Amino acid sequence: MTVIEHARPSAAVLAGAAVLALCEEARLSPKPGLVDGRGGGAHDDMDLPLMLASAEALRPAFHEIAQTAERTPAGAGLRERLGVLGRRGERAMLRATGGVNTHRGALWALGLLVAAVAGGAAWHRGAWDGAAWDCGPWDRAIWGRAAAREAARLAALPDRRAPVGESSHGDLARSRYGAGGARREAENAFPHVTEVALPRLRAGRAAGLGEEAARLDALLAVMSLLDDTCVLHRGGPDGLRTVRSGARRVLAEGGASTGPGRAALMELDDELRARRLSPGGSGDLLAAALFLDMVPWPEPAEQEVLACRR
Ligand SMILES: CC(C)(COP(=O)(O)OP(=O)(O)OC[C@H]1O[C@@H](n2cnc3c(N)ncnc32)[C@H](O)[C@@H]1O)[C@@H](O)C(=O)NCCC(=O)NCCS
Ligand SMILES: Nc1ncnc2c1ncn2[C@@H]1O[C@H](COP(=O)(O)OP(=O)(O)OP(=O)(O)O)[C@@H](O)[C@H]1O
Repeated sequence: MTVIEHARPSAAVLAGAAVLALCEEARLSPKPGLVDGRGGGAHDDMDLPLMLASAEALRPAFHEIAQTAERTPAGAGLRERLGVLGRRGERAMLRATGGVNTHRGALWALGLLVAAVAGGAAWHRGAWDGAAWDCGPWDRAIWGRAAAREAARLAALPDRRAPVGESSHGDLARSRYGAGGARREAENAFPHVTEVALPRLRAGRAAGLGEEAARLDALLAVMSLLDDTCVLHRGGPDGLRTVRSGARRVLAEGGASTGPGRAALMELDDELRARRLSPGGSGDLLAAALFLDMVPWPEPAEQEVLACRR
């Protein structure tokens, strides 16, 4: 098998991209129910400065995650190290925010993706199991999917050092409503990132939308489909229906760049804030999409073309 390794970005570059993705997600406005420059959305204990401080506090965790993934073969040992670093990152976040959970889900998704991109497999085209895609140069969508598949393999490995007996909001939503939540999204290779948010973001840009509207439409596309345990925990299945149908309606009205779409978005924002429904999982996955969009993948012209495998 031919294996081609491309130059990988450094741990500092990857940590910088993860922090920037979190900051850009937080600054994006107006996001329905989420923290942005206008305020805390459905959260009465968060605002934009807190989100930005939290993102910065996670930089050392992302840096260590990338360095560890660079030098540790992908396997159970790496998964356990990532668990330790992820939990240490959560503690740093809580210290920076005075105990507020600003980025737990985002650290999980971005931590796994940073590890996948920093580790070798996503950059070894021939070693990756996507045989059907082995010929011709890869575009950014394929590189992103390769990284998400690698992150999924890490997420599916057992973490023998994970604390037992602690029950999260996600656990409650999973047992009560059968939702998969953040863990299943990762184990399924982040389909709402690679098949929903990124295609929508690129389609918006290609259609000439401004960057802000393209990102808002990508967020709404995720909100219209995701089983978000954040929403389920606070609003149950009825809350989840409200979030999904509201997001669908904004898109059906033309999306964030149109007058009717913007009016529907502001109505949805009012409703989510009034009912304290926070689509936090969708915010996390938009940040994950922005991160994959920032990775300096090799341009098609730089790629050596592999012989097709039959
Ligand atoms: C898997 C995690 C997110 C815990 O999940 P759980 O659902 O039990 O927790 P909790 O309810 O506190 O938070 C889940 C968060 O995920 C986000 N989320 C909710 N639903 C979804 C969804 N369908 N898809 C993606 N994200 C979602 C929301 O932001 C939510 O707040 C994670 O915190 C964890 O296990 N961390 C341990 C450290 C670790 O192993 N890290 C490795 C990589 S750094
Ligand atoms: N812009 C954003 N605004 C709010 N939350 C966001 C944003 N972006 C991502 N999130 C995600 O939403 C989650 C918010 O957490 P959640 O609402 O479950 O808080 P909690 O404190 O655990 O729950 P609760 O407030 O219901 O007690 C975070 O884990 C974070 O990753």
